[in-house]
Amino acid sequence: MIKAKSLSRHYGPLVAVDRLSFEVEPGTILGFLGPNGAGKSTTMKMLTGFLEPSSGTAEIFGHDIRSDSLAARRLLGYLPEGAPLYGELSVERFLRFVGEARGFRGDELIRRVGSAVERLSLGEVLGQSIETLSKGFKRRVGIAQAILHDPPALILDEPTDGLDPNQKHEVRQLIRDMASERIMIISTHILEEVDALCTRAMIIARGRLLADDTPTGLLARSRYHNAVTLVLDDLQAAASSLGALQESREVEIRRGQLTVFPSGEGDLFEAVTREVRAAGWKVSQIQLESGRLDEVFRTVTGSEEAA
Ligand SMILES: Nc1ncnc2c1ncn2[C@@H]1O[C@H](COP(=O)(O)OP(=O)(O)OP(=O)(O)O)[C@@H](O)[C@H]1O
Repeated sequence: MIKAKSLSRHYGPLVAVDRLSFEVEPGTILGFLGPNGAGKSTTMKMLTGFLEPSSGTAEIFGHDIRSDSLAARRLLGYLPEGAPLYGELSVERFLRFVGEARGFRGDELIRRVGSAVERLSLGEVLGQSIETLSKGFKRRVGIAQAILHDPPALILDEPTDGLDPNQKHEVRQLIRDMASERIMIISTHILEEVDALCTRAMIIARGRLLADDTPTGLLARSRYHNAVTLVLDDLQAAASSLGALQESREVEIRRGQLTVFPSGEGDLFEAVTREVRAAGWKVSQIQLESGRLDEVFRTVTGSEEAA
């Protein structure tokens, strides 16, 4: 497992990462969420041995990143933010170079490169120089170099950033495929990514850990959790009669939608649909909400007490 123990990094007076402690087990896709400058990349650079912690440490499957750095790094694959690669090299040359740096030679090297190429569908661009590739292909090359040595833990810094929707979908599918039995840590500020991909999410801001939960657990913190949202013809009339239900705590009208929040008594959805039928309003949409991650994110990152 990966264990961060009070991991901190200062840049002069700035505390970029502030005593982060967490543990991650194999089989987890951990989403590292936070606003710009939260400390996500700094944390990933420390875990992967690219940056010395100012204090604290971490263990990668029992190997300390400070005292046993080489052994720790052997067990990790890392996709840095923006995937800086040697642009003038062809994809094949670059992957061979990385493979050699990882200590592979001869048939083993050919096998490793071949299998990463196949996994990331890089066959058609093997001879092309990296700088001439599309963003999506560059990212795939970045992931290929991270998995070349088949590490049990992968740390991917904003793997889908800047990709078009199709490429995002592809990279997410790749991450899912690689996740079983591995530890995957991905940083993102795309909330839908956490919902679509992650089994666990940590929200950090100003270097501090503010929430650590499953996506479902985070959604349950939303004030919209179990609320009922409707789009209907007579918003005001519906707001006042639905607001009077004992199953409702309050109502809100926003952007042409009416949301009814549960009081905790009875079944709100059933009560609302009963009322809709009785009143004969014309409803074009009705939805029982699981919660809104963007609202949880804003609440958590806006107030440090939210942890
Ligand atoms: N080399 C550096 N020197 C000084 N300050 C730095 C350096 N690297 C990062 N920082 C600062 O540390 C803080 C954390 O940065 P970091 O890149 O880890 O955040 P992040 O969560 O990855 O942000 P983003 O989502 O924008 O990539 C920021 O305030 C950043 O400006």
